[in-house]
Amino acid sequence: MISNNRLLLPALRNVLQRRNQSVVSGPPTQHVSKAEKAILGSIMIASFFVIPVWVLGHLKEYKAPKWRENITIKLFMDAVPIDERNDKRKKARRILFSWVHFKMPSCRVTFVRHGESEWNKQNLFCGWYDARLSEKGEQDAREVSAAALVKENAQFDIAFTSALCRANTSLQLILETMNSVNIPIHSSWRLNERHYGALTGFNKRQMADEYGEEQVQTWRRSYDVPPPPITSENPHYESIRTNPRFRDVPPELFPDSETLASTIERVIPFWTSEIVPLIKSGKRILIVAHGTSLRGIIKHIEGLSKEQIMKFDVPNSIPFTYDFDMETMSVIGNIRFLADEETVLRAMEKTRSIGK
Ligand SMILES: O=C(O)[C@H](O)COP(=O)(O)O
Repeated sequence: MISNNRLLLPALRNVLQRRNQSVVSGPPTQHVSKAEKAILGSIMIASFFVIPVWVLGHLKEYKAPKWRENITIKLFMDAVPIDERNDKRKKARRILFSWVHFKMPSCRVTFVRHGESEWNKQNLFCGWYDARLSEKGEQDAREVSAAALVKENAQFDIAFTSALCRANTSLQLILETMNSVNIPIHSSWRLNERHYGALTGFNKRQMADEYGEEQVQTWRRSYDVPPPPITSENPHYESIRTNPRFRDVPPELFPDSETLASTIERVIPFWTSEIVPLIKSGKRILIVAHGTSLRGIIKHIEGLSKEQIMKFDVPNSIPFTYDFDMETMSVIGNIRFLADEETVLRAMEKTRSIGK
């Protein structure tokens, strides 16, 4: 036992000494100056923070490409009167809101304004007249609307459209191109274009030459100045009144002329009672409708003022989306057009202009 200890102890001491030697550092062989220490130290600290700070700073772009933010700002800068532009608080609240919602369960709704109609092509006031799509309108439904949705990998559970054939055909062509013809489709007159009253069938340019551009733009874009009501003297009165597609319109609600304000009065109850419950249940919805009914919905979703929505134009055929928090129905982020900024702005300008 004793002899064993004699043999083991020195060996053990040796091992411990060697181990200690490997962990205890010796005196520095190279001198590191204070400046070098400071520089290396700050590089080390910075490298800890650089990735998390970059991610936080670009959080919004994880949900949307940068141009989306830009285009929304541009659209609103165009739409918002100069004295309201300084309301930075609203914007800050919105950004904060989208950060808070980053991980919330959300549901996307996709909107498309129908493609060019035969009457758009001829630059005629159309409203409730049931104009068909032009060849270009049909082509754009496939090659602009559906193509953008396919590229986005969009899938839909249900679709809504108006009672007018230009929106119905656009939707049909989009779904055919996307191989999604089996989803349920609901058509409602409540999503119709605003009724253009006595202007129906008249050329927009000729009316501007006769009554002045200001008057025509007031009829087209004012919030609540109605065009004169249509009467039986208008050659299209009968075809509108007797269109079987409008059989569900209660007689007391059948309009003779509409403004954006009165269109909103029929669209928003439909949005709230028929569409919102489906968004809340997580259904992926496609809505193909018209310039004025979509502007009404955008005003409602965005909480825009009359002045703001009057300056906002919805381009034909380019899909756009909104994401909603499924519980609170508040919008997450901004409107997102599925096309590049230049194309969208050009198309908006075309919609706005009175034409030649
Ligand atoms: O009904 C129409 O004439 C158009 O669909 C919308 O025209 P607007 O851009 O002149 O309102």
